[in-house]
Amino acid sequence: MAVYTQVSAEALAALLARYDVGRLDSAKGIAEGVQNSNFLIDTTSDRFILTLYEKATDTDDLPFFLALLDHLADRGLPVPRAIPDRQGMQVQTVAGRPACLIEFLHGVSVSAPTVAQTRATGEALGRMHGALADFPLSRANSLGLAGWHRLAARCGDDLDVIAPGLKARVADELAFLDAHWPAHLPTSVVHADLFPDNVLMVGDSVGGMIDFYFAATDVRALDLAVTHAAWCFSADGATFDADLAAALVSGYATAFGLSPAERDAFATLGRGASLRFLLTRAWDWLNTPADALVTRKDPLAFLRRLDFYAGATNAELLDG
Ligand SMILES: Nc1ncnc2c1ncn2[C@@H]1O[C@H](COP(=O)(O)OP(=O)(O)O)[C@@H](O)[C@H]1O
Ligand SMILES: N[C@@H](CCOP(=O)(O)O)C(=O)O
Repeated sequence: MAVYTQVSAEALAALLARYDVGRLDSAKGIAEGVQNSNFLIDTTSDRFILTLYEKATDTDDLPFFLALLDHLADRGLPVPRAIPDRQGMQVQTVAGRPACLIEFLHGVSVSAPTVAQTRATGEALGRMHGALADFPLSRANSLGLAGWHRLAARCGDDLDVIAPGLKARVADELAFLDAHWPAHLPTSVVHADLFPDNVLMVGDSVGGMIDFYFAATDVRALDLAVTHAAWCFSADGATFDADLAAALVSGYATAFGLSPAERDAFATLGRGASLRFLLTRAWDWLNTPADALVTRKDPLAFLRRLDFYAGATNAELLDG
């Protein structure tokens, strides 16, 4: 459930009056998502998403995220812009929170992607990386390698509550990544969270890429590794699907390209991507109250992926 802040019909009507988007017809809270409050808004002329930014999104970062969406949409990528009001303002205050009225994109998030959908996602990611080549802004990645160290330290001994020995396993992995992290590879702004729930599919095509609120500057091929970890395993991380992986990578390579150095580092990037979601899920697992409305995600699903990347060759991961 991701409606943390309730918004009255009067506040919504007052918000919409700032725009040329028709009058309020209906508004429904959207259950999906974890970070921000989202509403589906129908007006007399169109459909929109209203996002209220909650504490997990640093509002100082909003200009970066909104410029990123505008940049990608200008280049034909299927990403949702924040709509400017009549004064040109994209960020408003609604129920005391920063908020944006956002373009609604069609499509559905799939839970069991097909080969064709996974290839299309690889192509879309590649096109996104191409379009980002001239994006002038950057944002430090608080969830990069240094951030994983901080998060592991904050979880501390409690990691062993999730699974006996997890604290030592994470420490060993961080030591490996410190020694082998391919920081020499090209960097870019990356989406950093392109899971199936952040891609809206229309049949076999990508109708939308959403949820850019982890976007930051980091090793570019880490974005492909995150997408690989998210799309090419069963949800519990126990089974790797080589056909999905080959489709994802060939779609990406066709649209953008994957250098020999990026291929050589891929297993290490997959280990980093897995550790990132293992740690953020572990933190949430340990700190989400049992009666919270948000469903906690299983950290161990990414420990299984991590183990797989640690034992796989780059060719197995990339070529199927
Ligand atoms: N621009 C959009 N067009 C259509 N649906 C959207 C759009 N943005 C968000 N959604 C819907 O809202 C849900 C939650 O959005 P998301 O950005 O993932 O939230 P959170 O940042 O809280 O994780 C998505 O799963 C999707 O169903
Ligand atoms: N993709 C992450 C969680 C982030 O949630 P999102 O709804 O903002 O994409 C995970 O699966 O751990």
